[in-house]
Amino acid sequence: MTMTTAHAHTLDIINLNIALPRGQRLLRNVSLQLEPGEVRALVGESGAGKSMIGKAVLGILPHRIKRTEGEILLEGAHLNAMTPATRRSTVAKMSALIPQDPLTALNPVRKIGPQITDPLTRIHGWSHQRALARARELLDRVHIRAPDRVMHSYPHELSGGMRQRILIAAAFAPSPRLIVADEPTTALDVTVQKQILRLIRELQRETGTAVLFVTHDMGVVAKISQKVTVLFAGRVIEDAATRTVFENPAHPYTQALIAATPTPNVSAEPFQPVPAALITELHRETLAADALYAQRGRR
Ligand SMILES: Nc1ncnc2c1ncn2[C@@H]1O[C@H](COP(=O)(O)OP(=O)(O)OP(=O)(O)O)[C@@H](O)[C@H]1O
Repeated sequence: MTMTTAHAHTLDIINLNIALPRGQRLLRNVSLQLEPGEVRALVGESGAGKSMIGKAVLGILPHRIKRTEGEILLEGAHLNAMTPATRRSTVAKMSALIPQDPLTALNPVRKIGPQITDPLTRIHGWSHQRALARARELLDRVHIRAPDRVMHSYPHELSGGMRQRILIAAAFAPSPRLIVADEPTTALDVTVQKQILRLIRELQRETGTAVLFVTHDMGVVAKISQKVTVLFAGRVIEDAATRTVFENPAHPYTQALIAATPTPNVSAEPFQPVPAALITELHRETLAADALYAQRGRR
């Protein structure tokens, strides 16, 4: 694995394995790339390992869950070769997270303003004045009226949709190379979900930031991404251009996920749940892959 800084991907995950202390694998040989300015959706049912990939990239894996094999490169730099402190500051400078739950992501006892400007001054070394101007600019861009008043508010004084728009503003403010959006619309009601999705798409296009977009919703995949990685039980089932995946899905599981997705404005057949026999077969394959992996002593 050589370092390819000249034509580095924004994100390069190579054969990543993540496991619990007793060896139970949560991610199985996951590889994926993200090019500059690209949106890649990570899709799969609950527990497939979508969030775990985002957390591994950002270096925020839950306690006890460890990378057992594989590499993560940000713009060609091997994160796993860095000291923890260098890794933390590299990741903080180059990437940002738009989390699932905007309420828990914001500190309830701090005003909004410093929660946006602090990372800009602390991590990116901006002057307070520059950070404040950027916060105002971004709040305005995410359609927050009266940004100054909002910056003096506490999170509980704002609606869920507003809080998520604030987190989007905060994520894009330092112009990161990579944003991990972890189910950013799941906690919101349907009309707000659409606005938030549109906003992320617009800002992503304007800034050219690459986005790893975690979702369980194939409808969202179709709207936001150019590439898609389909996961099942921590394994990559399919990796292709989003258009190809919808027009010509290669794997029966991807076909089943698409069939299980309600399509607005199309009065097609009723949605089909993913067939139980297919799930059973995939679990069987997963167990077989784990047995082989254990036998090879992680190769
Ligand atoms: N803190 C934890 N300790 C032990 N196992 C965990 C922990 N967090 C997640 N897992 C397990 O890791 C696997 C992947 O979880 P992950 O949260 O990445 O799934 P996901 O695809 O994002 O699902 P969801 O859509 O429900 O968030 C699951 O089997 C889950 O049970």
